[in-house]
Amino acid sequence: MSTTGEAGRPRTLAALADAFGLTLPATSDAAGITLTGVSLDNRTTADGYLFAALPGARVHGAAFVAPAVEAGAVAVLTDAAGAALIADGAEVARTRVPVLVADDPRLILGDVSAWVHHEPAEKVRTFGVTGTNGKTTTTYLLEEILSSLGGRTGLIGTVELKVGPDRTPARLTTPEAPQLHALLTEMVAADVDAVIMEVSSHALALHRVDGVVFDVVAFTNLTEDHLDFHGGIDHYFATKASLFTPAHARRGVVLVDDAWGRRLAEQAGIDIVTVGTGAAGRDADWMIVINHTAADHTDFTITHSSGRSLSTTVHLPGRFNVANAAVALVMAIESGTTPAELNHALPHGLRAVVPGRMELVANRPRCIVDFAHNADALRLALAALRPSTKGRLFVVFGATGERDRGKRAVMGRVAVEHADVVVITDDDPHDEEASAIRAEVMAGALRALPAAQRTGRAVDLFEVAPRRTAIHRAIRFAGPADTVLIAGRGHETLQEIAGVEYHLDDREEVRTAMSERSPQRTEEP
Ligand SMILES: CC(=O)N[C@H]1[C@@H](OP(=O)(O)OP(=O)(O)OC[C@H]2O[C@@H](n3ccc(=O)[nH]c3=O)[C@H](O)[C@@H]2O)O[C@H](CO)[C@@H](O)[C@@H]1O[C@H](C)C(=O)N[C@@H](C)C(=O)N[C@H](CCC(=O)O)C(=O)O
Ligand SMILES: Nc1ncnc2c1ncn2[C@@H]1O[C@H](COP(=O)(O)OP(=O)(O)OP(=O)(O)O)[C@@H](O)[C@H]1O
Repeated sequence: MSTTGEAGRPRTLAALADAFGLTLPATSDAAGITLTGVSLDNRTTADGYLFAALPGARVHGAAFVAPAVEAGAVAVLTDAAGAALIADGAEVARTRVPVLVADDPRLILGDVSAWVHHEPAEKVRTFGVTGTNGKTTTTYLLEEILSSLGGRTGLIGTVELKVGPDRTPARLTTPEAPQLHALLTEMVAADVDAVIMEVSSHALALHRVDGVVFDVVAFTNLTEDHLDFHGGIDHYFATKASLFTPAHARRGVVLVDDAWGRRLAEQAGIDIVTVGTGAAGRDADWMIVINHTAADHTDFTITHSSGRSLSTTVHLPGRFNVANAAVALVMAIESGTTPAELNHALPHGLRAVVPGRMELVANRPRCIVDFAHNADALRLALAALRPSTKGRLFVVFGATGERDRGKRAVMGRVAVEHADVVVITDDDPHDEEASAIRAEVMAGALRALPAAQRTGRAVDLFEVAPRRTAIHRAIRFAGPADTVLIAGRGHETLQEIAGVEYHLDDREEVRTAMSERSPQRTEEP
């Protein structure tokens, strides 16, 4: 990846050491070395790169210095432990490239990457969205808004990386800093003028977005998720909140529909505007009022405390998508657009299709594929579909292996509380025994069953594996007036079982099952 851009000269290693207070090894002829990029993985290292050898959960990156040098690395940035490993082991690498040592290289990696690439984030408008749920959807809606205003947009998130018309599937929600700054450089070169990205809490904790000061950031909500990584909800919240500080952002938009949003609004370290629905909207800067809800769209108005307002439509089911749309609209307004301009640019409202997010894949029965993979998202997705479901509401879902065990039983309970036919199946078991995960989800479902029955609701509960079979059976069993929600995997196309990845695309399975479905036949899953 070229890094010179219009800013001109490549950065030298000597200047890097000077800028970041690092010591160049006296013996190396480092002064003449120029840098073309940065990488923290030998598999993404190219000619002229600085290889950041970081300590990891599984292995120290210093173990990969030799292959990184083979791939073209001209210098290494590491910590003391990494330097010791390099001195002990990779003799070839040690003698061929200079090694710079920092106390905690991850803490400077974002700024180093930005510096090597001539601060690309300063050359575009940057928008960042954080929150447990709604990041992907909000970024797609904001992308639609900014492009309809004439902007040339770039998108970085869970589903894909988009630079103009070019799309690449994403590996992480938020890329590591070296890749992020390289991508921003590519976007600047492609004349992108607005970059919209998802900022995960992992990214904030791991300093992946360091070196970017976003023009506008937004917070959607916080619910229990990723607690295995964060250790507890307070740490999870504090990590999200760190985006709302001058080191990361200039202005913020905070959805105050939950208590975490209200807490963030009180403690944000930057200028923010708040957005709220119903009672939460009365004290907010922008109040959301829903005017009309249909199966596939909602008409709503956002009104500022000054009286300015905007009425539009979001063509995605679910009230939470109104909140996502409102956040995206207010982010655009915070970046200098007016409600009148937005009205003019969006004559038919917001029509973005978000891959695997409340995506309508078939009708009769209506089949929706959604990424809901925690209890709260599952509850909201089912609640969103209930009013427009004339028949029974089915849900096919599982829980991921190796993380957040606590949410499994809660997802089982939520499914029983909100659906009429519950089909528990596999998600991504990873290296865990799939049947054991299903059993934990089932235990939560079974515990909730008596309460559902006491209210007179008949809930059919099934365990079906593998996932493909579960989707096919649910669709065969459903009647034309029923709705089948296939939750948890959204746009994903690979399922990992015991270390092996298999192709599995829920949307594809729905289409196949629909084509095989006999209109008269219904049978039990
Ligand atoms: C917890 C976490 O985020 N871990 C990330 C971290 O792993 P690690 O430091 O433990 O890496 P490691 O495997 O021990 O390797 C150590 C070092 O050696 C390097 N290496 C390793 C192997 C090799 O062959 N060559 C090589 O150079 C690695 O790049 C790394 O720098 O650094 C790796 C290198 O960038 C990441 O790939 C890895 O993300 C893993 C894949 C991951 O799954 N992260 C998820 C949890 C994540 O970040 N998710 C959030 C979204 C969450 C959500 O909202 O759903 C995201 O933003 O994507
Ligand atoms: N504002 C919201 N509040 C609650 N749930 C939401 C909201 N927006 C979307 N959801 C639900 O969460 C699921 C994931 O949505 P989306 O992909 O937009 O969020 P995300 O934050 O990007 O998630 P992830 O980080 O896991 O990729 C959706 O499929 C939907 O079920």
